[in-house]
Amino acid sequence: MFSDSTKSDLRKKMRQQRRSLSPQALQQASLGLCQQILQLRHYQKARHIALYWPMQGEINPLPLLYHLRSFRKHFYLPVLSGSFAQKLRFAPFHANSRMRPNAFRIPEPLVAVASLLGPQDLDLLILPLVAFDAEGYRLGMGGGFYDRSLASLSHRQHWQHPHLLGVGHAFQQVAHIPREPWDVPLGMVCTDQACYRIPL
Ligand SMILES: Nc1nc2c(c(=O)[nH]1)N(C=O)[C@@H](CNc1ccc(C(=O)N[C@@H](CCC(=O)O)C(=O)O)cc1)CN2
Ligand SMILES: Nc1ncnc2c1ncn2[C@@H]1O[C@H](COP(=O)(O)OP(=O)(O)OP(=O)(O)O)[C@@H](O)[C@H]1O
Repeated sequence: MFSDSTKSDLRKKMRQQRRSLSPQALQQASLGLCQQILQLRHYQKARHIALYWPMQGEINPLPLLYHLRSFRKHFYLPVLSGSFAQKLRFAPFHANSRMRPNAFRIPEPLVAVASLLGPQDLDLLILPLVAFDAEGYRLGMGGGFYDRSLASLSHRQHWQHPHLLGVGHAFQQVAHIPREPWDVPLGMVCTDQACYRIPL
């Protein structure tokens, strides 16, 4: 249905649809998402896991923090502030983290630079999606932050770390996302209703 839309039309449409969810619908979808993720073997095995702080109707992965099965895991959030060459780094995050808003007004943990991780240090990277397709191509907010941050890893012959899990609402799936040379495809997608492994 959206296959002929340009990226920016599709982004606008999906962001609008996301923002118009009721708080109840958003919460229900987010709990559904977390139930799906908890069943994934890649989640169960992962020790170092990056989440994101949700905004504007993005499905919320943070309930994972409070789940018993997440005891012993280490969680991180993406950090932009002071970042080098517009690449994301990942700050340790827990219930008592001190937070500050970044340039997009998204809260991020206020931590010493020395404690920031690169994506290669994570076992599982959970990415927010604006839209996605069945081949694992994603549309994000348009800043290119995740693609730039993963670019150096995608040249390796055997991609091992981190596993890339895109998450979103089921309605964000579309027939085809226009592809760019720098796109790094996802290994898995989870929605509030299901998880999909993307075949290589
Ligand atoms: N929750 C969340 N965190 C994230 C991302 C994301 O998509 N979602 N990112 C994924 O890459 C990175 C940040 N990228 C972003 C890119 C654009 C905008 C954005 O809202 N742009 C506004 C203009 C905001 C302003 O300038 O004040 C816009 O386009 O309307 C936000 C985050 C890292 N953290
Ligand atoms: N590996 C890269 N090297 C240089 N520039 C890049 C790279 N990846 C992305 N970019 C830049 O980022 C811009 C936005 O890319 P794109 O529209 O694919 O963002 P997106 O994937 O939707 O957003 P995000 O990754 O923030 O969720 C592009 O115009 C491109 O110039």
